[in-house]
Amino acid sequence: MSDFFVRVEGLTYRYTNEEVLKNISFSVEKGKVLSILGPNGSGKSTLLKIIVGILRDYSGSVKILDKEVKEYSIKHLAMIASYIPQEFSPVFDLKNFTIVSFGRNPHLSLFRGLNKRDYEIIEASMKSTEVYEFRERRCSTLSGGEKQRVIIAKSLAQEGQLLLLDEFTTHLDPGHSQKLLDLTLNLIKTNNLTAIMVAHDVNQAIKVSSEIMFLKDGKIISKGHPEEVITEELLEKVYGVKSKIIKNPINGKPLVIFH
Ligand SMILES: Nc1ncnc2c1ncn2[C@@H]1O[C@H](COP(=O)(O)OP(=O)(O)OP(=O)(O)O)[C@@H](O)[C@H]1O
Repeated sequence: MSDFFVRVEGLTYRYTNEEVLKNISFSVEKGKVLSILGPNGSGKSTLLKIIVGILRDYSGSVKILDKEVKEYSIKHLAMIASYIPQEFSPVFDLKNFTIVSFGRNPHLSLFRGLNKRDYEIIEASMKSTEVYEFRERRCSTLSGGEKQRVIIAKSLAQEGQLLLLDEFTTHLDPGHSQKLLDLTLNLIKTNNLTAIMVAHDVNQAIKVSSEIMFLKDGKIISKGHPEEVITEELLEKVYGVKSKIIKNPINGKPLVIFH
């Protein structure tokens, strides 16, 4: 078995006639955090949806743990990968405990409902994301940031080893965004998870990522360690705007200031 958790080779995807992803190849090692950046419409969310098995009519190869995504059952894939969307709005206004308990569904069967261990996992997930106090409340009564923490608790209860995060802090204020990001990174480290994050905040991506990958018009423009790939030329090529890169006085990493 290879050291790669996710391996994409020659991936092409089209919703209609036009190709949204054009023959892209990359891989993510176990325990690493890859951030995917790029302009609106460059194919970032589409890529995540393919990796998590929502879009299966792709051509090329997308493997998780050396097995083609298309060949996994939805249930088996859900045991491995947790998808956290930009915004979480459940169809029914359920209690938060119930929502988090759905994370255990891939592990249940017709003959096995929630057992003591499942309840322990749900409780621990809610405690580590600091939403246990909201367990009896309905989801609609929570703030945006609290809701996102509930969906992360559900993902943790799922016990997947791969987190796929789609701009999951976009709607949060800087305080909540920072706190949720720190919490998620801590969980990734503690549980040795692998993560792929779609992001727009370049500086946040520099701070949290093992690697950054830039997509534009469905193609990979650059991929590598943040310090290596982030240049003023590259940012202008990707986003069409000028920037200045200075040294971040807090962590010594590159800090991008857009003109
Ligand atoms: N269901 C769909 N049917 C047809 N076209 C779609 C569909 N979903 C996305 N697209 C198109 O595919 C392209 C890539 O969309 P995608 O959502 O992957 O981009 P993105 O990089 O995540 O964008 P953003 O930064 O705006 O979230 C866009 O041109 C979009 O209009």
